[in-house]
Amino acid sequence: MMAGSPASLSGQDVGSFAYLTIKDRIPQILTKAIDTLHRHKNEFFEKHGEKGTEAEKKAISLLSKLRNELQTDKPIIRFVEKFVDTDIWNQYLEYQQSLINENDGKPRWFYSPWLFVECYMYRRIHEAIIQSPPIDDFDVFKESKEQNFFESQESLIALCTHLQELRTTIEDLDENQLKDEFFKLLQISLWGNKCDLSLSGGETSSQRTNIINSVEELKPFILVNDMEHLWSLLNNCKKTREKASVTRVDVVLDNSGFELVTDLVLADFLLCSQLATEIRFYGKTIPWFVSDTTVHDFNWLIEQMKGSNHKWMSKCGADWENSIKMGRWVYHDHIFWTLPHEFCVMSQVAPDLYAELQKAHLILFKGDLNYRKLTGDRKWACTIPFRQALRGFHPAPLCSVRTLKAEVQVGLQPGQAEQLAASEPNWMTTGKYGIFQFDGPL
Ligand SMILES: O=P(O)(O)OC[C@@]1(O)O[C@H](CO)[C@@H](O)[C@@H]1O
Ligand SMILES: [Mn+2]
Repeated sequence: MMAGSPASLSGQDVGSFAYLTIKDRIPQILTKAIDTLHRHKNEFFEKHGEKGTEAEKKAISLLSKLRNELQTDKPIIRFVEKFVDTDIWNQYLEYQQSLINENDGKPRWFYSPWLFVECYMYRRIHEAIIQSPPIDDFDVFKESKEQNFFESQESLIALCTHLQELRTTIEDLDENQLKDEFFKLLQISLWGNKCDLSLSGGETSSQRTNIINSVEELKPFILVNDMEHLWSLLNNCKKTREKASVTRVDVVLDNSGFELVTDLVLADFLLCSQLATEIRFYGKTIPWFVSDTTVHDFNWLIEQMKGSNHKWMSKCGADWENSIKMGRWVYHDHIFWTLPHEFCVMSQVAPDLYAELQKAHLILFKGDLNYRKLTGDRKWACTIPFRQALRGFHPAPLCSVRTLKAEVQVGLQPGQAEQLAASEPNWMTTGKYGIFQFDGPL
């Protein structure tokens, strides 16, 4: 770690959002996961017979043990089940141990960095499942991700209709009109990030209002607005690009369901406006933070759209399946995104992924967890520059597109944080405020 990184957010700070997440929300998420397994008992029996019933019992006992360790602040234990990242995880546990002097004992839930213990919790859920064949491919969060999609139908139809109408007129738009449409879809993708099930402790958080009409009224809640940088970067690429050359935008995805559709609508627009020629999506290899997108969620959602009885939704689904088939959209899986590491060490821990990101002209990082990893989930002063908090992580021009759900925020104006805190003490954790925070080859 470079000198001068402040301390990590952790459960040591009683009453902090990190503390309340570890104390209240994470056990709630575990309890919902156990309940989900209970509710699938018959399905497991129908599918696998006695072995299915035994597996369900084993997974539940493993998750109950995990919940007990967490609630009694037991030491964090090593992973035992063979998986592609088991050794990297156990190395990281050793690293966390090395940070603690001997009289402070072992890494623990209410002592170690919040980012580490929260990621560890989701990876332990995965271990419990892979230790319980034949239900070792079960996604305990699948139901809530699907429910989010189904409950957001009205907004999704409005969004798909908006995109299809835009596509018919896009050739006639002048640069300023194109910029306005770009900014509108960027903001819809930003506010789509409010729909996040781990913040709500797994309670439903679907999009019920028509998000397009609320873009204007939500503008004052954007605390850092670097959308102009995104426009000038991509519009310049478009104007200076040779005929056959590529402009690639990478989207590091966050939540499935409604948020994912806002990201795919934005990606569709980037291609048909020719602001980009290729989009690369990064999802999660294992079920993660309840609502995060896996490849199964990605494919399921496109299938659902294709099969919709609403013509514009099914048109979007068909177009998006085609974009994948034509290689204009590429879905990329990498285990790094479900490791606990801050992004400033990616070039050492996952050099192949870092090299891949370096090929992008712009990387959009969706959501709060990505922001926490970009900044290391540390106690930075709100006014330090975003570039400083990145601590050398500059694979390509990048932008965080994030609603605030954790007590870390940098790059604000002097006095801005104090002003917000005066009117809303919880401004950092309600998901009500958002940012477009850019770091480029300045
Ligand atoms: O990355 P996302 O989906 O925007 O948010 C992730 C999150 O919901 O999980 C943690 C709370 O449990 C916080 O980091 C944040 O609120
Ligand atoms: Mn998420």
